[in-house]
Amino acid sequence: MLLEVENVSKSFGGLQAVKNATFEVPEAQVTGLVGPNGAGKTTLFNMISGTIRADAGAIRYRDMEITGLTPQARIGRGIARSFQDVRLLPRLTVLENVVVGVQGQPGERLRNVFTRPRHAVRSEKENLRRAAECLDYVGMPVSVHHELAGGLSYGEQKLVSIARLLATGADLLLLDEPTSGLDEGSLDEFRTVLRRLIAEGRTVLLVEHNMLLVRELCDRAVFLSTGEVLAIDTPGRLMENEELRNVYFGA
Ligand SMILES: Nc1ncnc2c1ncn2[C@@H]1O[C@H](COP(=O)(O)OP(=O)(O)OP(=O)(O)O)[C@@H](O)[C@H]1O
Repeated sequence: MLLEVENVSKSFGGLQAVKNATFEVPEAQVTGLVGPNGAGKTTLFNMISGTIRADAGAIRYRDMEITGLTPQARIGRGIARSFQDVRLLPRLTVLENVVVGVQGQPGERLRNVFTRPRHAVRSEKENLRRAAECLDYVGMPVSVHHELAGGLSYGEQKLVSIARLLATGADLLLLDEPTSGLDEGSLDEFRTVLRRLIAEGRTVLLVEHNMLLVRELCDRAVFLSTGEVLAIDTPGRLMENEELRNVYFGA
């Protein structure tokens, strides 16, 4: 199993945001994480990527416990996440923003310290080449590589953030509402990129409110409500379940 979340809990003050959540993310599948607002989806994401610590429970990646690791160490092991708000560096160019992802790869910093300058230059070139490849993958034309990221449309910025994610070389991609705020055109582009990732056998954990997209893209989905896993099933079956529909739309 690529990722296992076992009895994970998290409270903020008196509010228990996640309660004993248990689920698995199988390799080369797309697993959805769905549920009404405030269900605890982002909190779970934060615990998997390491930006917040779980109060209890265990998170395992490739059979190794990662519960106490820093976010950087998790990226090093192959887990990368996107954020709901895009979080590009607006004053850096599009290409530079993606290079940041390449540089986050394991060993990168050590390599710069211990290798001779000539090697460092070569590695810088290699980083740029790889970043350009990732931008090409998400369909960003070369003509925008040297534009400031802050000048792009929201949809384009979201695509660049996916390129940055891919640049980390991660095996497990955690996508937090990647399509929120996108217009129809950008949504189509996004769908194409996601489909391509899926076809290549990447593993994705996807938080998404658009249930039609979840049904289209996810093999299975974990349904979360007020911090608890209520069901794990195919999106189709979850959507047919009247009780869950009431939880989702009644909330
Ligand atoms: N840092 C925090 N401090 C206090 N409460 C928090 C914090 N982060 C989240 N919460 C609360 O925990 C609960 C779960 O929030 P979370 O953002 O994980 O839900 P979500 O399922 O991602 O919601 P949405 O779909 O609206 O993004 C909510 O009640 C939220 O207000």
